[in-house]
Amino acid sequence: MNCIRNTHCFKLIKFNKHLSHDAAPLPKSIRFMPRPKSLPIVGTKLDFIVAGGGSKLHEYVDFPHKQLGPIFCDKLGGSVDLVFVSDPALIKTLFLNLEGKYPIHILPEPWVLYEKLYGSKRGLFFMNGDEWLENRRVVNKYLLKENSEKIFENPVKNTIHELIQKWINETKKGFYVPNLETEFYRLSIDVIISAMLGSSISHKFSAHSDALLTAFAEEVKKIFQTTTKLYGWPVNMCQKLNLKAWRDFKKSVDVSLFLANKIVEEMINIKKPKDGLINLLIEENLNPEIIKRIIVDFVIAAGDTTSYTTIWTLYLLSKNKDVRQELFKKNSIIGYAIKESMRLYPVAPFLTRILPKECIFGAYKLKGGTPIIVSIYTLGRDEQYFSKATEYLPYRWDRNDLRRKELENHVSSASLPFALGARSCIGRKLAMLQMTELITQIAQNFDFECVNKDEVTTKTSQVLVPSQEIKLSFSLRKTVSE
Ligand code: HEM
Repeated sequence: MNCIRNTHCFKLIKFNKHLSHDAAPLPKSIRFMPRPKSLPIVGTKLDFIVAGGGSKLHEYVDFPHKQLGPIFCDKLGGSVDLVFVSDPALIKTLFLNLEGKYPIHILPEPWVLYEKLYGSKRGLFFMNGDEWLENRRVVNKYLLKENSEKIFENPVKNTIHELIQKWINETKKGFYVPNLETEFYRLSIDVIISAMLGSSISHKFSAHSDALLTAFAEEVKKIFQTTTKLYGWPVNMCQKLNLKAWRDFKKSVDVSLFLANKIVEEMINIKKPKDGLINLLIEENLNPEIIKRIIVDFVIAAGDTTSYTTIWTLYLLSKNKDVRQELFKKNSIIGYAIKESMRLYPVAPFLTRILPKECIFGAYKLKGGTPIIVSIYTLGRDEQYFSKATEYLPYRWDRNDLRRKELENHVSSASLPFALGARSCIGRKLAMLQMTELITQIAQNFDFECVNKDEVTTKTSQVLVPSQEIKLSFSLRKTVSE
C-alpha cells in the first residue's frame, strides 16, 4: 500500500514538476520592468538633458534598448511611467489587437493646450472616439483602398513635372544647389492641392495663390521648429508667463491655421472637376466644416514628412554611388530605395499608443491608460532584424534580388515608417506616389552630389531631421543636356 502511495506521490511530483515547467510564467507588474539607472527625485532627467534632450530622444532611447532589451520603462524626468518597446511581434500585437476600436496616440503638449485655449477644432490626427472613426472610414475609401492612388496619379505627376522643369532651367546655367527644404515643403503643399482639386484645375489654382502658398509653406515649417523648442518645458507655465517660446509657437499656429483655412476655403469655393478629393468628400455628404478641418491637417501632415523623407533618400543616394548608378539604369528600384531610407531615417522615430484597458503585454500585466512608446528608430537599425543594419542596401527589399541571400536577417515588420493598424498613416499611398515620382523624375534628369563638408547626423524636431541643411549640387545628366 505504502509502495503504491509512494509511486503515486512520485508520479504526482513528476506531474507537478512538468506542469510548473511548461505553464507560462505569471505576468509581472510594471514594477519589475527593467529601467535605466536613475537618481533619487530627479530620476533620469539629468541623463536625458545631458544626452541632448528632446532633439536627441531617438539616440537617448536607443541606448537603454541595447542595454536592457526590447522593453523597458522610463519616466524621462516626468511623473508617468512610459513603456518603450522595440520588439516587432509585440508591436504587431499592440497595433492589431490591443489598441482597441478607437486607438489613441499622444499629441504634442503645446498643440493640445492651443486647441484647449482657442477651441480650434482640428483634423483626423486630433480626433478621437466616434468622430475619428466615422470620418476616418469615409476618407479611407479614397486614400487607402486598392488602386486609390490612381485617381491622383496625373495631377501629382504634372505638379512634379513643373518643379523639375524649373530645376532644369536653373541647371542649364550651371550647377544648381536648391534649398531642398523650402522647395519640397512647397511641393508637398502643391501635391495635396492637386490631389484635392483633381485633374485640370490645380495648376491654375497654384498660380493664382502663389504668394499665399509660399507664405503658408514657410509658416508650417515654423510650427515644427517652435513646438520642438517647447519640448521638455512645462508648457502651461510658458503659456501663463507668455514666454517667447510660447508666443513664437502660438504665432506660427495662428498664422498657419489662418492661411490653411483660407487656402482650403478657396479650394472648396471654386468650380471643381469630378475627380478631386474635395468633390468626392462633398458627395459623401461630409459637413464642409469637417472637410476643411481634415484637409487643413493633410496639408500640415504632408509638409515635413514627405519633404524630409525625400531629402534623406536623395542624401543616401548621393553617398552611395553604386545604388545611384543602379537606380539610373533601373527605375523599378526607386520604391526600395525609399523604403530603405525610411528604415534608417524614419521621419516618425517614435509612435505612441495609450492602452485602452488592462492587458497582458509580453511578460507584463499593464493597466489601462499606460502610455506605450514604440521605438521605430531603434527597431529599423537592429542587427537582429536587418543584417548589415547600418548599410544602405535597397536590394534587401527586393524579393527577386539574389544579393538578398547574403543577408541572414530580414524582418520586414521591423520597419514601420507609416505605423500599422487602424490609425496608421492615411496619406501613405499619396506620399509614396509623390516621393517615387519625384525621385524618378530627378533620376531621369539630373546627376547630383552632396556638398556638405561636415558629417550629417540626426535630430528629432518633431520629426527626424538632418542636424544641418543637406546641400546637394544638381547637374543635368549627359543624355539630357546633349
Ligand atoms: C513619408 C511620408 C509620411 C510618413 C512617414 C507619415 C507617417 C505617419 C505616421 C507614422 C502616422 C501614424 C501616427 C500614429 O500612429 O499615431 C501618420 C498619421 C497621419 N498621417 Fe502621415 N505620414 C506621411 C505622409 C502623410 C501625407 C502625405 C499625409 C496627407 C494626406 C498624411 C496624413 C496623415 C494623417 C491625417 C495622419 C493621422 C491619421 C489618424 O490619426 O487617423 N501623412 N503619418
